[in-house]
Amino acid sequence: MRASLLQIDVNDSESVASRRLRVAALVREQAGVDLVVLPELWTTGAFAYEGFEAEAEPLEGPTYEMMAKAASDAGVWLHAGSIPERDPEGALYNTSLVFSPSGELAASYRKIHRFGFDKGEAVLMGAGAELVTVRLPETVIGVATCYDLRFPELFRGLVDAGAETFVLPAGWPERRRSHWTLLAQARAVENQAYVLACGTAGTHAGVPQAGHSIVVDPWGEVLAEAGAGEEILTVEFDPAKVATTREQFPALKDRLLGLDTPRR
Ligand SMILES: O=C(O)CCC(=O)C(=O)O
Repeated sequence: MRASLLQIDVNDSESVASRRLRVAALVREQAGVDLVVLPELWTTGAFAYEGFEAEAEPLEGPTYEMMAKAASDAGVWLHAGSIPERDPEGALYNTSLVFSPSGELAASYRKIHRFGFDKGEAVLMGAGAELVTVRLPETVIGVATCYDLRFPELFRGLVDAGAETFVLPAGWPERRRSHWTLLAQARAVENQAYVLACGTAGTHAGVPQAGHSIVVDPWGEVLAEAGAGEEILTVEFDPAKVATTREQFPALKDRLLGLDTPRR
């Protein structure tokens, strides 16, 4: 299976409309791979909080339209990263969109863990409540977004729902890059699953981004890692390695169920 992670430079000098066009063209150029992945909130920037209100769109808004078309033009599965979604009641969510190669919406996922503690996304956006998996011909993907990477129980939930490959769009800041790499490898090792984590490059809203999109195999080996700038990271991986790793080193079978802490 071949996947391309598009590590987009998200900066304040490019308009959202131009970036949409530019990214759609980049997606089209990936014809021939199986899966294309975009970062979190690449229209506005994950830290451009004022932009959330200004650029919020309905689920089937301009980004949806353009990405559905780009996926079908390229004939690829497209995890189109996330958008600031405004629901019919006016609430905002950080919502990921996954399209099939015919341009149909295969799934949407509202980010469960919102970042910012008592400001930013955590106060401006609502929290998702549902785990999302999508069956591709080669693998079952489990979807998570950026800060979700810090919450291993979410990934265990996705494994229980059948996930073999985690796809994680992000807008991770440079100042915590060491956590990004460490946590991507940890989620892969503990769940014996692939991790495809696609971040942004550049600086927006004064926050330099980590870049360094990364693909980790079920043994924790880094198959590919981007640099700091805009980059297309294309990687070939064998989805069957999830099953062989889980068979040959069956640690997941030793889980003691029932130890989860109650939800607050
Ligand atoms: O957890 C982190 O360090 C970064 C998370 C983040 O930037 C986000 O979720 O948007």
